[in-house]
Amino acid sequence: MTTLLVTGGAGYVGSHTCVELLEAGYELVVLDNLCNSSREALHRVERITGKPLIFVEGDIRHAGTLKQLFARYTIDTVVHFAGLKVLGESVSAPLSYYDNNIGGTLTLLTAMRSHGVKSLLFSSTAAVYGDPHQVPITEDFPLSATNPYGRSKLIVEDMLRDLHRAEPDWSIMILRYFNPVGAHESGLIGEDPQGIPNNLMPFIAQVAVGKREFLSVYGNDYPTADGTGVRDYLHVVDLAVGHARAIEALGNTPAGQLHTCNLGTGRGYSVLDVVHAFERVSGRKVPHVLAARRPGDVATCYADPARAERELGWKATRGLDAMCADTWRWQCDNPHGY
Ligand SMILES: NC(=O)c1ccc[n+]([C@@H]2O[C@H](COP(=O)([O-])OP(=O)(O)OC[C@H]3O[C@@H](n4cnc5c(N)ncnc54)[C@H](O)[C@@H]3O)[C@@H](O)[C@H]2O)c1
Ligand SMILES: O=c1ccn([C@@H]2O[C@H](COP(=O)(O)OP(=O)(O)O[C@H]3O[C@H](CO)[C@H](O)[C@H](O)[C@H]3O)[C@@H](O)[C@H]2O)c(=O)[nH]1
Repeated sequence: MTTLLVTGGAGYVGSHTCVELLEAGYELVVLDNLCNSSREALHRVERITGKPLIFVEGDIRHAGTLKQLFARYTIDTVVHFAGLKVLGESVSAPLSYYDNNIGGTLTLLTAMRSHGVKSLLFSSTAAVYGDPHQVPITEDFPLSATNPYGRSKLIVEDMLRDLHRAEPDWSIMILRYFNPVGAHESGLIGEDPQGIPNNLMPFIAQVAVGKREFLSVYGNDYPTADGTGVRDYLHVVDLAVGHARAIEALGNTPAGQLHTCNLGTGRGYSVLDVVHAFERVSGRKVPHVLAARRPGDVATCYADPARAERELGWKATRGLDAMCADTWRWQCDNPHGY
């Protein structure tokens, strides 16, 4: 039996990935400090799959917690989601981002090494491509960061590349996610933003349900077909399946490799495309007004996902309508979140 440690497993991407991993037959130990999630998400993961998981409430920055955890459970691979992810907040509170995302990962890697666990999946982001000079984006594009969040992910990526150079017996998968949206088809788990949503899809859902009056469209003068920003929206269940494939790929290749893969669909949609799809699928109006560009936003960002297909045997299968329909079901079934 293969046992995985899932850090941040109670969160949005983590909880959906736990469903896929339990269904694939892995034993899971989830470590989460619940700073941006709730224990209920994991109860629902167990309900969806009919399988139990082990939950440890704790922080990846606490060496003592990790020491106890690795002593108690025999971990084969670590799937590392834990971290802070709000781009704007990272500008006003950079030290928290460096502490959590970089410091936390460093403490985790140190604990892994002292317990002989050298197999890791890391949640990176398309934000490490900065403002891409062209699209679609392949993994060998130049890397840069335009805010502390992106920089924290880029620094961790650099840490992992340095570690792998120094200790080539580590097996590492760096997964660069594009824009995860949607929710589980069951309507039981989904994204549960605290306060005003920062991201487009949850904001649209709250407007459609009447919780917020209108959506502000950040800029319509970008060099795109309709002038609004274009992104590679990816169904969170497809993303979760990508993790299951990545773990299989790690197991099937000789130990001691570092892979970097984009996880995206390869297709870009504008803000207005998403608004119109959501209106069609939900049958609700999404009132929207034009607003100024959001500082730091790029015009267009979408993946070349060919490497993930080649190396992981993974391809996104769910389209924009499914992303909207599943978001809408989650919003209607859980008006107050968990
Ligand atoms: N959602 C996105 O748009 C997106 C895009 C690219 C990359 N990512 C990355 O994917 C990962 C998961 O993102 P998400 O959307 O599920 O975020 P999330 O906030 O829903 O999940 C992160 C989880 O980590 C936990 N956590 C945070 N700090 C911790 C710590 N120090 N110790 C233990 N647990 C801690 C939180 O409580 C939460 O459950 C993050 O690393 C994020 O940066 C997310
Ligand atoms: O209220 C809103 C929110 C967003 N947008 C627009 O919608 C698009 C998508 O914005 P999101 O905030 O949903 O997503 P981002 O592409 O800005 O950022 C996300 O994807 C990045 C990777 O590309 C990083 O991972 C980042 O952490 C994550 O939030 C952008 O054009 C944005 O300007 C609006 O018009 N109105």
